[in-house]
Amino acid sequence: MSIRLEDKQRAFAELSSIKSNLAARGWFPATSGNLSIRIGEFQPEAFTFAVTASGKDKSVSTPEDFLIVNEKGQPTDATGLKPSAETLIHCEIYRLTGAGAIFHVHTVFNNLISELYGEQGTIPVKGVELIKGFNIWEEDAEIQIPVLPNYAEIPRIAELVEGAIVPRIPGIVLRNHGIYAWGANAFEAKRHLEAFEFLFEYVYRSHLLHK
Ligand SMILES: CSC[C@@H](O)[C@@H](O)C(=O)COP(=O)(O)O
Ligand SMILES: [Zn+2]
Repeated sequence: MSIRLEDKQRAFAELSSIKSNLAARGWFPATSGNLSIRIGEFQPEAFTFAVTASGKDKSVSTPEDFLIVNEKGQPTDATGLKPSAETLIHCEIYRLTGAGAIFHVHTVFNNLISELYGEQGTIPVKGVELIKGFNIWEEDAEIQIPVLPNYAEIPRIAELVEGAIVPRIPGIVLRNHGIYAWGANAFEAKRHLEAFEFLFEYVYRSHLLHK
């Protein structure tokens, strides 16, 4: 599948703008985090996306921040850049959901809450307005956000993604690691990410309050 130059440039520009925005909140400490936006047509067995290069300081912008990979996470063009070490997780989320963008960040709140509920495997959230950020509109809604173990080998995590995805919850948490949030496009993925982070902080503080 060949990618039009203008589509690639648009995806890179959009990733760059979101990267700066999330970096300003301190959501990429110590080079952590990765972002991707899908480009062009989607078939579960054939798709392409722009992804952050591995190990970069995500709080600065350079001409070497992003590259294009295929559904196996392999670069589509000759490049010296290495795709994110966690590209396989993006591949699996795209394959299963057909999403348009996936954003991954490490924050203190998503780490703390993942540890609190890691053993039980889901983070319960009930009756908080920002659940509507996921397009869930029922009153006093209750959701369960999936938590996966943080294995050292990314393929081992990737193979658990299919069993963990819950249709109406656009995210997965890795225990003591961070969140992957996705959406139909970058706007939606960012809204979902912000809603998750708000809810994690809420649940964590609420836990302390009621101790
Ligand atoms: C430097 S800690 C973070 C990494 O181990 C990893 O979890 C991460 O999110 C960033 O990896 P990257 O390969 O830069 O996409
Ligand atoms: Zn990570």
